[in-house]
Amino acid sequence: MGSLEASAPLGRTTVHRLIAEEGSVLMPGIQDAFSAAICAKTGFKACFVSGFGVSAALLGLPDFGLLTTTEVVETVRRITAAAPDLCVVVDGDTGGGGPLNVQRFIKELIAAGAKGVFLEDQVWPKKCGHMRGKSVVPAEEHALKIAAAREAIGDSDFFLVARSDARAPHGLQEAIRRANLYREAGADATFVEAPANLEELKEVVRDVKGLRIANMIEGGKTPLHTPTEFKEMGFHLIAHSLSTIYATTKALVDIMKVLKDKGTTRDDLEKIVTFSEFNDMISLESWYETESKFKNFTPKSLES
Ligand SMILES: C[C@](O)(C(=O)O)[C@H](CC(=O)O)C(=O)O
Ligand SMILES: [Mg+2]
Repeated sequence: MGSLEASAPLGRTTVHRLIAEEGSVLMPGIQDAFSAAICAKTGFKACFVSGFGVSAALLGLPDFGLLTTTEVVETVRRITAAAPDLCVVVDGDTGGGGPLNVQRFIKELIAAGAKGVFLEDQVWPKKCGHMRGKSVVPAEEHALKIAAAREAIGDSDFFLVARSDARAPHGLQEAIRRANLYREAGADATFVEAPANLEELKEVVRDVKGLRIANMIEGGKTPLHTPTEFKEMGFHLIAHSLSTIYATTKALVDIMKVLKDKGTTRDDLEKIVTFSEFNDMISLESWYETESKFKNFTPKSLES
């Protein structure tokens, strides 16, 4: 990596601070402004903007390399506006091209209020990490993107995660080798995607240096664990990437079926929130307060 080699200064970002406070930070996956707002209201400090979830919610498409970086940045802007206190970490897929595209993408994410990104070493168009048919670019090519991202971050409060998808095509040891290489190139933390069992998770902890990420996918390849279990094992950031899009899907399917079968929800009201529960979730009262502040406002010169 020559002169591009950089080491990430420790402890200077919001994500570093949360890791120091909690040991292992759970980030629910979210996909839009409303799921972000609910995440914050529930008391979470961080969230993960899932590419899988955004592809589904925004486009109605699978996580198959169809989502563009422009669409991701626009979504992130809405998310940070809706949940300004949430630490928003974004799935950046492969970063939108080569090192220069990565730099532009990173700067736009920072301007959009994000606090971190995941960048993965798949060939574009990528696939969801738990789908078949993945391939990866040469490790050096991704290391360059990580170095470029590090340079674009500069002094910003922004956490860089390098992900390797090499486990499926080349085996766990190659994914581990890559994670360590990406760390040398400037990643704050690394994410070996889709370890297949507890032994593989432990191998990642043993062989990957620095801060580590685990990703919990219901029905995916990696066994589900709690943040406390992960903390003991040696993982620092836990993404629960798809729980909310899966729950949303179930709720949508259920209520659509009720409407299709019965034409009314009157016997199934327990399946949905009430008008007032919804208004709480969307912070309606704060808008009434703002409205009343301006209702009787008269500029001084017009006062009689
Ligand atoms: C984390 C992930 O990148 C995402 O987009 O949420 C996906 C989720 C999944 O595979 O189910 C991934 O792991 O590729
Ligand atoms: Mg993804």
